[in-house]
Amino acid sequence: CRPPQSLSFLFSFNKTISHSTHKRPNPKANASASSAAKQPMSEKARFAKTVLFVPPGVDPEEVTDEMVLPGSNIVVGPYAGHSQIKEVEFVKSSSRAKDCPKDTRPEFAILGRSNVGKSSLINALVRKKEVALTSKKPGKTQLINHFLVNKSWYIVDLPGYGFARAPDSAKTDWSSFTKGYFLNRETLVAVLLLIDASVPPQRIDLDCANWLGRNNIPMTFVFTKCDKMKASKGKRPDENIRDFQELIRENYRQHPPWIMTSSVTGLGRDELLLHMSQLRNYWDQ
Ligand SMILES: Nc1nc2c(ncn2[C@@H]2O[C@H](COP(=O)(O)OP(=O)(O)OP(=O)(O)O)[C@@H](O)[C@H]2O)c(=O)[nH]1
Ligand SMILES: [Mg+2]
Repeated sequence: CRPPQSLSFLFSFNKTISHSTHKRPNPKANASASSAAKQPMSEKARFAKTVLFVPPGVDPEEVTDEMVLPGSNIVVGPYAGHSQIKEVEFVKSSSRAKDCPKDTRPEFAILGRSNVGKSSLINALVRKKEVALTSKKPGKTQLINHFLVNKSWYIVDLPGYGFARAPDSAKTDWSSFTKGYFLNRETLVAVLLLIDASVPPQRIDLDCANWLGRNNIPMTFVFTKCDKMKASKGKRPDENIRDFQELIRENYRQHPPWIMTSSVTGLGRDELLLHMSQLRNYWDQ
């Protein structure tokens, strides 16, 4: 069992691969690169290529386009393995970090603003409608909910932050409550920080990401509601995501892994599970 920051080197020191310096050993990829060079790369492609997450066991020089999960900056490496969820059981709700299950199995924490789609994402990942609701107790937001997956790892549902009606009190509770969990949970592999892609970047999400970053807690940005592509007002999800990335880039030398998802269409579901499998298997070895 490793300390909670064990994977943090991946998130701090993985090399940046820019489109222009990236070597492609694959001749097919070279051909597409040269044809792409004739045409200006699309804004979206340039955005997707800016910074990749290169997992353990992958030489950054060997990365090809095919190794990058669609709708993400995540490279798939040799630790990726069985990722489908066969069974999930609710284990317990804890009101303090020290009440969490005493266990050596790895876990992923789901974090994000209230209404960002945490419960929906959990239900989409496990392909059940009611899973994340089984522990939902109205009015009790200060609970850490452990779900055991395939008897081998946990998904942990955390209270949402940034409640519209009580922002100050929710913020205070959140920080004191989560500090204990994030800083002391030895089996925490990574935090999935959910960001609503249908709205512009929110200060509270950036603050949260920065807090995790400062404390060397590995995180993956999971952009939710990416199906909301019609922009009647405001920007499209891909534009909001790009804006968010730009703000994050100011504070991070390397960009953490990120992925686009939709609980409505299932976008990113299998890709996210594969990403989680490679983090978990590396942590577990
Ligand atoms: N279009 C769309 N709507 C979504 C998606 N995910 C969640 N929603 C909607 O967003 C609302 C909030 O979703 P929840 O999953 O309850 O959000 P939550 O983060 O668990 O919220 P709290 O439990 O209040 O912290 C619901 O109306 C969902 O139907 C998505 O991927 N696309
Ligand atoms: Mg919820």
